[in-house]
Amino acid sequence: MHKILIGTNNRAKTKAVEVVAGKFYPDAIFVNQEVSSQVSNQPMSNEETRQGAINRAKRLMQDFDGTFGIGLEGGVQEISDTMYVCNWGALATKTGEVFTATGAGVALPKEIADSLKEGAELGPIMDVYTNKKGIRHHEGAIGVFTNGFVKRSDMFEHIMLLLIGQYELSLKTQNAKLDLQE
Ligand SMILES: O=P(O)(O)OP(=O)(O)OP(=O)(O)OC[C@H]1O[C@@H](n2cnc3c(O)ncnc32)[C@H](O)[C@@H]1O
Ligand SMILES: [Mg+2]
Repeated sequence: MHKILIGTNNRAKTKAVEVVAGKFYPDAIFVNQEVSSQVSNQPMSNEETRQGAINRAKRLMQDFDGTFGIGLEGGVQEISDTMYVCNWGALATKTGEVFTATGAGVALPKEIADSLKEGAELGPIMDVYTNKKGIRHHEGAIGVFTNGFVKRSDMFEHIMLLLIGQYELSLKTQNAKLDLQE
């Protein structure tokens, strides 16, 4: 049986983990544990966002018991005067392995980029921009700026496939090595 630790209570992230992991491991149980990312509340680079995902996943495996821990982190990064959302995921195992993957990015309007540079967080900015509450739990900025075509949970689902794919491949490789030794 798989016990899968999720390092957040965010609903878009949780949905993505449950949908994808639930497909591969129908008997899985999911446990949400809010853990610190140990990076800024609003990561401003690919590096920082990736580190936040890794920190969450590792922290889960240090503090709790599970088959693996999933850290998902959202951030932004500026490339040639355009601010993009960036997203990372990490899967940490009991044995200390950490798999990482990045997700889709989409450009943000200049006024949002300016607010971010002034120190505001994307979550609250998006709520003001859309006049809705909790966008970060639902379609997210990526949904708002893609006409709803790719929602935040869809994007994290893709990251989850990338993570579980790498994890399953590593298990296969380990099993193949064991077979050779026998
Ligand atoms: O509870 P946690 O897991 O921390 O979930 P979160 O929504 O705060 O997500 P992150 O910490 O990973 O993201 C960092 C910040 O960027 C915001 N953010 C990132 N991607 C977003 C998106 O697609 N839509 C709205 N806000 C987003 C988010 O609300 C935070 O203010
Ligand atoms: Mg957060």
